[in-house]
Amino acid sequence: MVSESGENMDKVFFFDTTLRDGEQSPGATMNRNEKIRLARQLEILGVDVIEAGFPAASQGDFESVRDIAGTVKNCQVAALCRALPEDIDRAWEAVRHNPHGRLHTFVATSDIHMRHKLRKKPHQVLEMAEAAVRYAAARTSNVEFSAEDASRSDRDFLRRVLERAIAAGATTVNIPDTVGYTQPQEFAELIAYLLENVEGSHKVVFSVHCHNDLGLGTANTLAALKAGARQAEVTLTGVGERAGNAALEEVVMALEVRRDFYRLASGIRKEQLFPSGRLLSLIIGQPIPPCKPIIGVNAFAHESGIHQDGMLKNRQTYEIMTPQSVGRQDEDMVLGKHSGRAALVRRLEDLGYRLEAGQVDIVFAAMKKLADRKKEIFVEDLEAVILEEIFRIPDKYRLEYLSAVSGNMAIPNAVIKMYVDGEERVISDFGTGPVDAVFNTIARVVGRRPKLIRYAVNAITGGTDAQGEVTVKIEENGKTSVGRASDADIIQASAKAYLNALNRLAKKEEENACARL
Ligand SMILES: CC(=O)SCCNC(=O)CCNC(=O)[C@H](O)C(C)(C)COP(=O)(O)OP(=O)(O)OC[C@H]1O[C@@H](n2cnc3c(N)ncnc32)[C@H](O)[C@@H]1OP(=O)(O)O
Ligand SMILES: CC(C)C(=O)C(=O)O
Repeated sequence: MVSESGENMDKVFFFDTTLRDGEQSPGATMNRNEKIRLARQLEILGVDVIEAGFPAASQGDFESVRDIAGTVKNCQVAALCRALPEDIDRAWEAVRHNPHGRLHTFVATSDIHMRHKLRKKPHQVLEMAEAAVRYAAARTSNVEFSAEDASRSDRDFLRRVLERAIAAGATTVNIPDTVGYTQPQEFAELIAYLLENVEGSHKVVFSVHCHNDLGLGTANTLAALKAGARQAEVTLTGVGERAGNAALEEVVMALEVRRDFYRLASGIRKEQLFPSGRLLSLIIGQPIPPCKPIIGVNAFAHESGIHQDGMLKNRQTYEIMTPQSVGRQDEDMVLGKHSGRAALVRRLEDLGYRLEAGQVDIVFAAMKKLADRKKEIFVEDLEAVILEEIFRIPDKYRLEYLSAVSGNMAIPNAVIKMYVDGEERVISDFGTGPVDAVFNTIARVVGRRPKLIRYAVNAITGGTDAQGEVTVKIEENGKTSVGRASDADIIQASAKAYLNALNRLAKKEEENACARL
């Protein structure tokens, strides 16, 4: 592949599993519309493969994968399935309408997984792997096989499993560090060993999938790429099962900034990294930690005098990449009361949002309304508006009106008018403070009693007229849900975030009920 700098380099394929492994992260559940929205952004970002889900897991997962496979045209859509014919059939049914649908089947190869989880002998696992790949390859030539827990597997056994998978028709073989156990040098040696010793290794793409349990997901992925792997399985912001996966933006920028060392190219549009990470954060309601590389608010901030002095003299003293190269805009005021539609559309495009005309109208109206309450509108305000107005899931519970009273001479209380499945309800209740009163009232209206696990307020931007962004995590019957919302009034933002969490919970219940039918 010819890199952006005109050099001939090997290409690394980026396989994004935010919608599958990322969704396995507690609190990162997305509904179908949100997944489609994120898949479109991943397409714009330029990933090679989107792993859209695990269709055999539920009807909801199946439908999301099917709809993404039907929507996305410029990258491959993969579906994960166990080494079982019924799982493979379900996965194929979901991805076969994508021009490059991929079946991704897996089975564990470590002693501990085979003995205790699968309760199978190694020779049975060898047969399962081969049979599954053969079954998948009868449906498509785009088959990936993963040896789950590969990094804790016996090397020679792993080699034999991969050979059987390749002989049966796998075109990509993936070596996961499923529990984030391996160390960079050790993992590089494993990849080099497999590339050298697996018969047929030259016919397939070697892939890696690294978890972050010891904080080494990115380091192990890079070590494996240096050793010859050519597909990186990653997620936006590193979201994923337990401590997460290797972060897409970190691997991409390490390859870019240290091109001299890796000599590898990718098709990723780096200026889409920041908008992509922020979109995920908005959708799943999980704020990006300030120190997160590439996308955290502090990633390009220079606080101390010596650093600032160096930066003023030459930015390269403390900056190994520019914020603009990863799609960060300067955080000056973006829009105001007198801005027009053209400026809004331009700004939305800069941020990576491609909205339809009707959606632009909605955002424009909401922006004008906000501008009446708030002097300056920043990127974060605009994104909050987009989240509220465009990406919100269809609401079972919808707020119409809210009034809350508090102070040292009054018992805090709230009056709320809401719609529940379209039916109007008005109720009032008390609490220990205005937010508690609002949550108690909403809980009475909807007839539920979820436990509040987390409540956090952040000012989206500075100033006393800043929008408050509220994150709420609730739990009911062992199921958790996260809601996020913003408003210039934090009591309103709290109510909207609580309702967003309740709506997500209701959506999950609906999807589970469909899956049981
Ligand atoms: C490392 C990873 O991230 S793997 C992907 C993880 N993702 C998921 O698990 C998706 C969500 N999962 C689910 O919805 C459910 O677990 C389902 C629908 C897949 C299966 O549900 P159930 O049939 O109720 O099985 P359950 O989850 O209890 O147990 C898993 C079964 O699959 C078997 N299994 C696990 N991996 C594999 C595999 N790769 N190939 C074949 N069988 C497997 C287990 O041995 C166990 O079998 P057993 O019931 O005979 O002991
Ligand atoms: C199924 C595989 C790729 C996986 O997610 C893992 O091993 O972590």
